[in-house]
Amino acid sequence: MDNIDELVRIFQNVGLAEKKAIETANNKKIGPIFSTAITEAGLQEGCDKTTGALLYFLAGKIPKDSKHIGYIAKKIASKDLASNDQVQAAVKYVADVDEINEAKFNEECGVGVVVTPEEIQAAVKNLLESKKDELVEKRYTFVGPLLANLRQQLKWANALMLKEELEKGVVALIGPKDDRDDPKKKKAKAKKENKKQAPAAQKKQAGNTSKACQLNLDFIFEGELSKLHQPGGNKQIKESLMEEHLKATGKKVYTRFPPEPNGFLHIGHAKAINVNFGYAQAHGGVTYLRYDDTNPEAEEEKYFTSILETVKWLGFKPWKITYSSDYFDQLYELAVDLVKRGKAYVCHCTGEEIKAQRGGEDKGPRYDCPHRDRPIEENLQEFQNMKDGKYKEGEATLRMKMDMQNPNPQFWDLVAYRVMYTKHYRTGDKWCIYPTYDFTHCICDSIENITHSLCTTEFRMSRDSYYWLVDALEIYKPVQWEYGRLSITNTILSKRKLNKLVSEKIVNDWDDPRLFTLPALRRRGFTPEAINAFVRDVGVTTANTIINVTRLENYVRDHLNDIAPRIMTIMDPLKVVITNLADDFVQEITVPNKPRDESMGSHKVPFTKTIYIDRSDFREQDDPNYYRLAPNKTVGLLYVEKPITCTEVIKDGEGNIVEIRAKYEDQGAKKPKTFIQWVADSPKHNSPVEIEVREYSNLFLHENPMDSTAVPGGWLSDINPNSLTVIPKAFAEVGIKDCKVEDKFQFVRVGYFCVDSDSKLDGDSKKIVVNRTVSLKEDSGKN
Ligand SMILES: Nc1ncnc2c1ncn2[C@@H]1O[C@H](COP(=O)(O)OP(=O)(O)OP(=O)(O)O)[C@@H](O)[C@H]1O
Ligand SMILES: NC(=O)CC[C@H](N)C(=O)O
Repeated sequence: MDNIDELVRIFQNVGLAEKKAIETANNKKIGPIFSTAITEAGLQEGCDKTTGALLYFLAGKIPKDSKHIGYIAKKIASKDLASNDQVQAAVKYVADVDEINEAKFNEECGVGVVVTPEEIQAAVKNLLESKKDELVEKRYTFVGPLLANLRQQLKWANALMLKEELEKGVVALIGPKDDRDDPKKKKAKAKKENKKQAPAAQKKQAGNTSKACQLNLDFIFEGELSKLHQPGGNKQIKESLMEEHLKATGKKVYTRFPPEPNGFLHIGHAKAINVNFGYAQAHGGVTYLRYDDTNPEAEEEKYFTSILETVKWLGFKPWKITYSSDYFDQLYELAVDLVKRGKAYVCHCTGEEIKAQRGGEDKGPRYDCPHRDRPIEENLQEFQNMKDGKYKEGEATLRMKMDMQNPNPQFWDLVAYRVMYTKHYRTGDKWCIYPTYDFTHCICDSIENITHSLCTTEFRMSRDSYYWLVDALEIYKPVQWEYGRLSITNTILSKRKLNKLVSEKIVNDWDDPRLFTLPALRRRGFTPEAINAFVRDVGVTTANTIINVTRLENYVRDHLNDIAPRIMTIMDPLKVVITNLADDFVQEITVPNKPRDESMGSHKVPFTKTIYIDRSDFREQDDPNYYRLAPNKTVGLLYVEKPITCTEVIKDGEGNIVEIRAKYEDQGAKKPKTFIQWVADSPKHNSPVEIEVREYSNLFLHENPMDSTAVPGGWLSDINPNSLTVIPKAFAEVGIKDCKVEDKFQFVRVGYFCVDSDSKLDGDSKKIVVNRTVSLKEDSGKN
């Protein structure tokens, strides 16, 4: 007890508040280290708060059995180490050495390096000058990357001073923060403006400047992702490895996006792409696109092509495009090296036997493979035999001598090479042995000098084997960090399952718009901006996230609201003859491409005696709350000067309404309560344009088709039989006639649509097919 009281007293002397001092004195981990540090620094009777805080920081960072605690504590007391960054560097330095070399220590920790306020000012000025345009465009979202850049340039500068100077410069250039810099306010404003929009687009509208889906890199500077190491901060088995690495990279961040070319990319990959490219971009680094092509059985050319096209479509440009297979020779040499080091052996167990050796909770204890202790020479010969085709598939594998005692199920004697007589898309028949993911991935990362190997959490358990292998080979060791997979409700994303949907013809192909592959979303009309903004806003944490599909739809709806020209279409046509107009009456009507935004322009449509309206906009039984067309009722036609009033309903022999007769209220009538869309029936003016409309709903009935409680029959039993509705003959106004594939429109009062690649847009037998991207959230024109 006395001892604790004494510790509390000392801790308070160096600046800890009483509560914190008591807490620390009782903390078995930090308490003793903190006490040692204070004693070694000779500061039991007190010091200034900054020194105390640095000692406390040291206590939280250094292992308790380090013999260098005193050395660093003294350096803190003498003010040689004056910032957390310096203490952190010191902890890192001493972790790697037995004896401290003072000169080297000082160099590594920036001892004596004084960064003057003038130097800081100059660096900020230069940076702002060179990045001015980007800053003006991205505003305050760009401050994070700028600060990261400065901190890399002036590693030992006072961080606070750096930040303050930068902020001063930013305000001088772009002014203080305003609504544009507050995402919540920006969204709220956009919402308010949408609400204000009149039910019919008839009203005069002011300019709309809101831009949905503006991208920023904030997500990189939030949460765990913001805490990853800086280049040079990852410990190596040999110091020279880091020196070579930094020389090769120029201290830049290197990341990679490594898809297996066994299918099309999906929305989950959009997250991976944004994380990897975004992380590098935010830190001034570069990103590889690396095809992870070690499984020739599943790989096809169309996948390679589609992956690159998709990455580019999303707006990312790989620094270099590589293939794991580029390194097959090197990988093989390293495998031989591993055997020579006594760390790999050739095994002849069957797959089943190998699995059994791993053991596991319900599978019994782990046990060694009988081939584990073969002599090195024999292993070398056998590996050569594998390579020379002397074994059939399944008869031999090369296994790494990892750890048969470790409880980690992904860290044991993993297979490095297997025999496979499959022609490789790139290397042809050259190899009959192929390296596994566990052998390949970390080595390729190492060869490419990747600083941050970012992947999803199912690889968390593979970290041990990743680090083991590069250390065993004494090659540069990147850092692996994992984030949660992204999933979307009412769909599945795994490429293997997508493949099944395609091969069983449940969907038409990988780009069937009901899927959430990126080519499918593209075809359906989703924009890269909306997809990128969505995955960034979802954020990057270690938790797997299942996001409701409606959230993704809201992003695309917002974006299309900004960019899609409006045209009028009729899904279920009902003919209206306006009896008081002449047979040859025609008036050119101007339709704004986007109400309230003149910059989007307008187009012209003919208004004639016969028009079509949507059957759903007419009701024979009127009621006082109904404002569209009904017998003797008046309704406005969008963009037409005067409204029409229904005067007669014509039916066929079976009582179906086939035509409406109406009167054009050119002599002035009461103002209509609502306006409906219409399309002229005038072959002379090429109106209407016939279109095929495809509407989609969820492909799976349940939110999580993989949930065996909700879906006991398995995910394939959960297919929604009504996921596709085709309207073979809808009518559009002439504004659509020159469309191209992928053009996007808002069909006024209906939804957002995109021209599909099944359309035939040239030649005589022209056919326009459109996909409904999303419906309009609110059918604000109705009622
Ligand atoms: N749903 C997802 N969310 C986030 N990242 C993902 C998702 N799926 C794959 N990734 C990441 O994308 C990168 C490329 O993955 P790869 O194409 O090899 O996918 P995969 O894991 O085999 O995908 P799938 O299981 O869907 O077939 C990897 O780093 C992987 O971790
Ligand atoms: N580490 C990773 O990113 C894994 C990528 C690898 N292509 C896979 O199998 O998913």
